[in-house]
Amino acid sequence: MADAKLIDGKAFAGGLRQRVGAGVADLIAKGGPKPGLATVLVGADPASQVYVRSKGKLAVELGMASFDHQLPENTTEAELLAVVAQLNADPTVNGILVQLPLPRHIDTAKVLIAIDPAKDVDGFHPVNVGRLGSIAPGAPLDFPVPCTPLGVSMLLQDALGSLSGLNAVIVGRSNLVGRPVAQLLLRADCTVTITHSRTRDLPAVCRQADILVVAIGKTEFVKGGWIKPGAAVVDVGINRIPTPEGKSRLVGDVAFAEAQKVAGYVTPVPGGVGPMTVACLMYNTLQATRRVAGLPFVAV
Ligand SMILES: Nc1nc(=O)c2c([nH]1)NC[C@@H]1CN(c3ccc(C(=O)N[C@@H](CCC(=O)O)C(=O)O)cc3)C=[N+]21
Repeated sequence: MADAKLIDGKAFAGGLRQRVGAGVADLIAKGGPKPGLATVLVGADPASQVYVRSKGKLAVELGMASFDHQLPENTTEAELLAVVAQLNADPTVNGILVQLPLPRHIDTAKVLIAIDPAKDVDGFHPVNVGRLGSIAPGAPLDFPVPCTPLGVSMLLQDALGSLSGLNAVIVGRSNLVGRPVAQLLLRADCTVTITHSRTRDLPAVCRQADILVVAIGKTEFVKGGWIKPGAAVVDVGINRIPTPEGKSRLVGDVAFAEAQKVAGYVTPVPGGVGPMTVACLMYNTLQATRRVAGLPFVAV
């Protein structure tokens, strides 16, 4: 069998970014507000700093305002909640992203529920989680949807067209990726199975999948023999592993070289889902701004 087609997330994200940029320009040209994205990072994790900085930089490139809040590791929960309240009240801020994970002394659920659902560009507020969890098949996504899952579903729809009736197996049940991916694929009329660490005979379940989405944070966990020939494999994992030369490189949750020999489509790491996450954050920020301006929902 021929090697799998690469799903080029970087290229698709480039196009999406461009469309979002055009949407921002159009909104401002019509007298609308300039979209504003606020990011909040607690602590000085170097990888998180890089991500937050790249989000702010991209926002500015697309014509948005960016507000970066860097708080020390020992910030109290009350102090963080005060920053969130201030951003909720600021009319120039349309999107709020609190970088996760938060330090252990802060209750993440308490912070996420404090974010104004209309500014919740991560889609993690319980109101938005509930909207996605009760969406009708094919109904418009006219509320904030988690960025990585939204990116996954966009890539699959672009590669496969209609997903109707396909067997989708998701490896991982996190609130950040696995569960919202399941909701989006159910909305797209897939037959969805969510698997996890207690699933019996996981390889056999995975072999039933026309669509296999892997998000468990374990380096090259899914092997080629777990993949149905011709399936579409989406690798959400981003694992930084050391190289023999003393540097590091990124690898996914799927054994990529093996997958390429069996799958019909596969996303690379890097250059697959990662760039879509950031592009979808910009998309959510534009949409949140259009909604406060009272403009109708149009998918970009
Ligand atoms: N509230 C919140 N929302 C998030 O969306 C969120 C978060 N917290 N915490 C951390 C994770 C991680 N995350 C990534 C975004 C982009 C890439 C990305 O662009 N990756 C590139 C590679 C980048 C590199 O080289 O390091 C790629 O896969 O091609 C990766 C990871 C968003 N996250």
